[in-house]
Amino acid sequence: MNADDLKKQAAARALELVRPGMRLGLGTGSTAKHFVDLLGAKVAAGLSVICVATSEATQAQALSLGIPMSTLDETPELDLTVDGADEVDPQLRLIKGGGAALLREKIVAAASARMIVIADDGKLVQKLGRFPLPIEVVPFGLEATRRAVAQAVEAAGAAGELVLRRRPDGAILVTDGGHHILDAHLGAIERPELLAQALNVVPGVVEHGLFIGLAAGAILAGEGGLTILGGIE
Ligand SMILES: O=C[C@H](O)[C@H](O)[C@H](O)COP(=O)(O)O
Repeated sequence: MNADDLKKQAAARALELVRPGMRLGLGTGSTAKHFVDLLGAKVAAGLSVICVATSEATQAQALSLGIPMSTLDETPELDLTVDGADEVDPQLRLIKGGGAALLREKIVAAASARMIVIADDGKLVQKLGRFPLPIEVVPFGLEATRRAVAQAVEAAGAAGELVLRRRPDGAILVTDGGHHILDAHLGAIERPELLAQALNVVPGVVEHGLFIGLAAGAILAGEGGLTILGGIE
């Protein structure tokens, strides 16, 4: 079974959590895309839900499938968000933002009664940080912000290169919110909470990809079947 089949299995299990009338947050990325596809088929078959997307890409996908879409302004409280992750640790702390959607993903997750992560089990790590940590920053003052981020990272006991993310064509990546991303290559993050707090107070940092205390559960698909972390029901 390839990684994409595993992602689809995790998405299919998450679909079982959806009940008629639910207000759903729809994640971003290749795993969340499977969930949206499967949800679209259910909606076509008569399921009634209302959804909020975490990115323009997911919004376009959901609309193309005929899924009823709303916004957090119209629907500020959600029942369930299903989203992927770049890393998950056993305490359900996450790194997200590999697809540059971390800001809206975190806002939507925070507005949800439950966030459930779906992923292949290769995303499960004992310590976060092998995946570079995305840090979303405003374009104004980028170099000053980069230096302040480096100091915050150091103060939190971590270290590593901060790389401005570019698109495949070489242009600087611009997020859905009009910001840039610094990818922090930190290796093992010993104290994720401390790092999150340090980054939260850097002027110019809009958001970072450490999701702590947001995920209620995770569905991780592997060759041996599904691994469930936390509570998913
Ligand atoms: O910004 C993107 C998101 O955080 C994604 O959910 C994350 O990168 C995982 O994506 P994928 O399912 O494609 O591995």
